[in-house]
Amino acid sequence: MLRIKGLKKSFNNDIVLDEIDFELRSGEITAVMGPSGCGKSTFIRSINRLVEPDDGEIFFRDIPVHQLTQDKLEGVRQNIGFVFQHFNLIKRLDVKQNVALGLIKKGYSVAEACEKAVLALADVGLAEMGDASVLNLSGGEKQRVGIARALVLEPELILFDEPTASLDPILVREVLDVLEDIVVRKRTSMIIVTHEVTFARRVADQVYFMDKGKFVESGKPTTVFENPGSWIGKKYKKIINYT
Ligand SMILES: Nc1ncnc2c1ncn2[C@@H]1O[C@H](COP(=O)(O)OP(=O)(O)OP(=O)(O)O)[C@@H](O)[C@H]1O
Repeated sequence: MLRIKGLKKSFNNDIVLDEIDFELRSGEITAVMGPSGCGKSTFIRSINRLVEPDDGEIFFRDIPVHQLTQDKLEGVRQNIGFVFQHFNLIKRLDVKQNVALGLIKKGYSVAEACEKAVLALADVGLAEMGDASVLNLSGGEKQRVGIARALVLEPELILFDEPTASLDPILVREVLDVLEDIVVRKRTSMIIVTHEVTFARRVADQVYFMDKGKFVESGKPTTVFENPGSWIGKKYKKIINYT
């Protein structure tokens, strides 16, 4: 469903993505892992062009995303959900309105959108919180709203940019449990940038390790964590053995 070839991005002459190739099959959950600053966020943000790549091809369901004009790109983004590290909720809207907004933009009536929003909130365990102000939520709850906002559009692909990076360990657990439950129940295709080794090992179908703007190893979790070929895989194996 997603094919990326030769993806390149530099910031201030520093190469951040160095001719990256990547593939995702329908229904697959892929974790992207690697050291801080290696380019993971830039990679995932390039897929729906929140970051504009310098070069390369991105085909989503055979649509050449890299060539789309801005208005056509908006149409494709309706089908590719995005969950941000820092939630990106709209503070003046309540929880339900934050989730419903994408549907209203898509042409749903406010009543229909709010009805669907409540169902999506139930999916992340926040059915009772629709009328709450987002200002009063914990970080874990904010991220669960962020996930509901992506789910409500029923996208074919959801991109997660380090969804637990802003959270303390207890809230990390809360969000990962919700994510794992959604993976099991919905089987929506997902790419998840994460530092959570145990989660990736348990949930992902494929894992890609990135270093200095390149993927240096990829494969099934059982292979890349238990019999790694890259230095990154060997580090993660040590972490797994330690925990
Ligand atoms: N908009 C930008 N302008 C300039 N440099 C940037 C920009 N975005 C990212 N970078 C740089 O690109 C490099 C890769 O950043 P990126 O956020 O993609 O890494 P990452 O692997 O996601 O890191 P982390 O795990 O710490 O979030 C870093 O050196 C970062 O400073």
